[in-house]
Amino acid sequence: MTESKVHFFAKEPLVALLGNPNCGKTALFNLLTGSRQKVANYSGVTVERKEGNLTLSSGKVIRILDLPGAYSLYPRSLDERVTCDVLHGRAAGEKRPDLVLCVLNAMNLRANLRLVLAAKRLGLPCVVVLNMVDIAKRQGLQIDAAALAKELGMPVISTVGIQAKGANDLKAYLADLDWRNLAGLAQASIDEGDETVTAHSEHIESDNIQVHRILKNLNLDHVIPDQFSDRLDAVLLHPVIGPIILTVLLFFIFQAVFAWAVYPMELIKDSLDWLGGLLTQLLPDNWFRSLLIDGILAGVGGVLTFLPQILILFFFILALEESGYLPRAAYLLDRLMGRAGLSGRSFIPLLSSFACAIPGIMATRSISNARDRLITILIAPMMTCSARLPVYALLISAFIPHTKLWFDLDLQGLVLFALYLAGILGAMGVAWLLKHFTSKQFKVNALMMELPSYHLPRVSNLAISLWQRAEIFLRRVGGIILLMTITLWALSSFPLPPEGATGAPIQYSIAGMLGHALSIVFAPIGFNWQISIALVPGMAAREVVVSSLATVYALSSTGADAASALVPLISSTWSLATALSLLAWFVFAPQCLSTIATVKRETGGWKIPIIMLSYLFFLAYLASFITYRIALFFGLG
Ligand SMILES: Nc1nc2c(ncn2[C@@H]2O[C@H](COP(=O)(O)OP(=O)(O)OP(=O)(O)O)[C@@H](O)[C@H]2O)c(=O)[nH]1
Ligand SMILES: [Mg+2]
Repeated sequence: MTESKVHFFAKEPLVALLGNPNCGKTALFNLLTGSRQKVANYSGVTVERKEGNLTLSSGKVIRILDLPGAYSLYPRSLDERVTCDVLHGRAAGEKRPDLVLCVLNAMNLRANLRLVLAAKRLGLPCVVVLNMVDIAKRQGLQIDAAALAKELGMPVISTVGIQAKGANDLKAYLADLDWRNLAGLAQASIDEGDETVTAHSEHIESDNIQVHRILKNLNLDHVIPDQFSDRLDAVLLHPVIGPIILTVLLFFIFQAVFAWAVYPMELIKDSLDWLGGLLTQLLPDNWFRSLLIDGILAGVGGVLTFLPQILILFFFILALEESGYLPRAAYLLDRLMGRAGLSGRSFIPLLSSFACAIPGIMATRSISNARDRLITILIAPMMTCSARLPVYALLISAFIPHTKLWFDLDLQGLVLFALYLAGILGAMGVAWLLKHFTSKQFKVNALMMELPSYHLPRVSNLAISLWQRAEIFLRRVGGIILLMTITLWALSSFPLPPEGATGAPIQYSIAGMLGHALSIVFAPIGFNWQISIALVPGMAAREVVVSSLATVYALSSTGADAASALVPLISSTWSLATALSLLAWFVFAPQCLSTIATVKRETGGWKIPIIMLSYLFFLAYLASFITYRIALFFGLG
């Protein structure tokens, strides 16, 4: 039986942004709608449709859809399919667009115009948006928009996606449009909805001839080399120098995460200590004071201290994303990844997973090969997400001395680098194993990836994106982390200890009992009952492990400065073997619940998330066991 649904579509006109990847659709979408969707200098940034509203100067409201970039209307990957489904009116709960804005990168007309010709065949009203005219002008490329409009038989409007007023002409055009009668902008429909290979290949040749003719008529058929990018690439993509620069760069980032964060972290810690002291003085010693100080201040405050480190890491990730270096790094690592059975295509989804596995897993939609995509999803949680950074940073500050090594290298930064590397190597190992299990005639396709021009990241954009990151983190701190901390505080405080009990009250609480039970499972890898408790709420979000440890230990001690006392407390009560084992655990530890939900949604069932959970648990346990036993062997117990 087929399901029948009735959709009630909004009455406002729907306008879709269509274009090749990285031509600036999202930048324009943000300008038109005032949204803040992710813009970055590589292909495949947008992987789902996003909607926003634009109020025209006439007062009319139109709905705008940002779509994933597409090379053709014959979809080869999931993100391209999203775009095609919208254009053909097959997207769930969405009507067919009333108008298509075909966005062109002025610097790459040859490839971009082919998509315009394909869009024409859709039979939908179409307007061409010539974006990046600022770069074209700078490079001395003269594009006659009126002549292009005549060649294409469609209106052409120039825009600059990165300037505040860059879409004003487009807005003015949309305001003057007769929205009740758009049919004049539509071309005769030739093969609406025909996505077959034959139909596609029939058009390729005729489109190529037509594009060639248009460019010749516009006197644009000569290629203008991007000298700046070419010169930089001669060094950055050099077979020997390139990988060295990449390694040094990554090294530098991890050093900076520790070195630059020292003062802001101190500041946050001092403020929290001051607040803790103040509350202790002001409030009577009761359960409410315990909730505020041992629960919220110790737990949530403990996580908050790591904000500077997270922002420093994001500063570098964002700057790299905007500069255009990322696809180059993918190119440099392609051969290496090929050995593990992955293609360079997986690089960007995996790199995004350093921020959080969720956008990383979403980004795999741009991988056309289904098997490659699945393997990338399976290994993405091993990339160290930013939520794990506080856990690493806590353990490193407690157990790794702040020693300077050669070239002023800091041992703490080096250990952090090693932990990230361990995750990457683990992921490559699993990918290699999966390659042997999944297919006998395995073949890695050569990497076909566009190398965008280099851009100097704009400081204002960087600042806004960093602010957004801080907001996301603070929302987590004030949301899930606060909630889990209060829950854990309650579970650790009640029931109250029996009359005449001698141990710390937490020992008699629900959490205490649960921790003791769990520590039977975790004792062989050196985890005590406090760590065992913290791992459970840590499933909700990794940072919760830090806040949980802080709460559990704060409840076991009596100090006003509980928020900052965690480092000396754990460094004096845990053995180095335990700390190393916990670090090893977190390199592989099963992903958080929201990642599991994303994997379920993206793979369409419970099978993959369950496989993922089990193998990560097994790996984490194994890694911790080996680490713990080796550390004991060397007398670090
Ligand atoms: N100089 C210049 N840069 C632009 C312009 N429009 C966009 N950009 C930059 O081009 C890059 C790509 O922009 P996006 O908006 O992410 O491109 P997209 O078409 O949405 O890309 P996908 O989502 O991957 O399909 C970013 O680095 C933008 O800052 C423009 O008009 N001029
Ligand atoms: Mg985009």
